[in-house]
Amino acid sequence: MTDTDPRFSRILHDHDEIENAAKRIGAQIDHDYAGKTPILVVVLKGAVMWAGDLFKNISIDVEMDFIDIASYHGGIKSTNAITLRTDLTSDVRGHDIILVEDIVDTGLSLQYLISLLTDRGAKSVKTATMLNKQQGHKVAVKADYIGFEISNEFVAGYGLDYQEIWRNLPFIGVVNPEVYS
Ligand SMILES: O=P(O)(O)OC[C@H]1O[C@H](OP(=O)(O)OP(=O)(O)O)[C@H](O)[C@@H]1O
Ligand SMILES: Nc1nc2[nH]cnc2c(=O)[nH]1
Repeated sequence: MTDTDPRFSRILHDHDEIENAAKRIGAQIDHDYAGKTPILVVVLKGAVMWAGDLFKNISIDVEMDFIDIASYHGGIKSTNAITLRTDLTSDVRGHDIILVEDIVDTGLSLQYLISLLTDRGAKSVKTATMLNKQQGHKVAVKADYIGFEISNEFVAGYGLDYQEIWRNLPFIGVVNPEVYS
């Protein structure tokens, strides 16, 4: 990460800040789910790096599963159409679910996932997101655990892609508009 990286107009959060957010939320989950065994559902692909940090900071017994949906088909704008690419392997009926997301932007992905899991009989569905872009919301959804509130700009890094690249970067930055203009 450098201040002169032309790919980004500014850096929002570095690895240490994200780890601290994971510690804070992990402790909240330990407290809120004491005596329960929730299934942590990682929403692929973007949430992978955040999930790795968060899971290390959860001490209660949990199960893990993965679901892959797509709404941003490689670009910077949501298509509004959600595709289920890879389904869970667990039966969620009667289980407490914590969705692990990298970002809630329009909220359409989260709305889709909550109704999918609720329709399948999940006992409860909550969400732990690394980023929340409140000004981007198009539907009334609310994440229960939020790492950081961010402004209404396109970001990448730490799992989030720009045209499928930059997911591996150890920080979150605002993509320089010159990159995609
Ligand atoms: O609130 P929304 O506007 O629906 O956007 C949030 C979703 O968009 C991104 O996923 P994407 O569909 O790009 O797939 P990816 O994680 O594989 O990159 C992100 O990982 C969230 O799941
Ligand atoms: N990479 C990336 N994916 C997103 N999905 C929804 N919002 C965003 C964003 O700002 N950046």
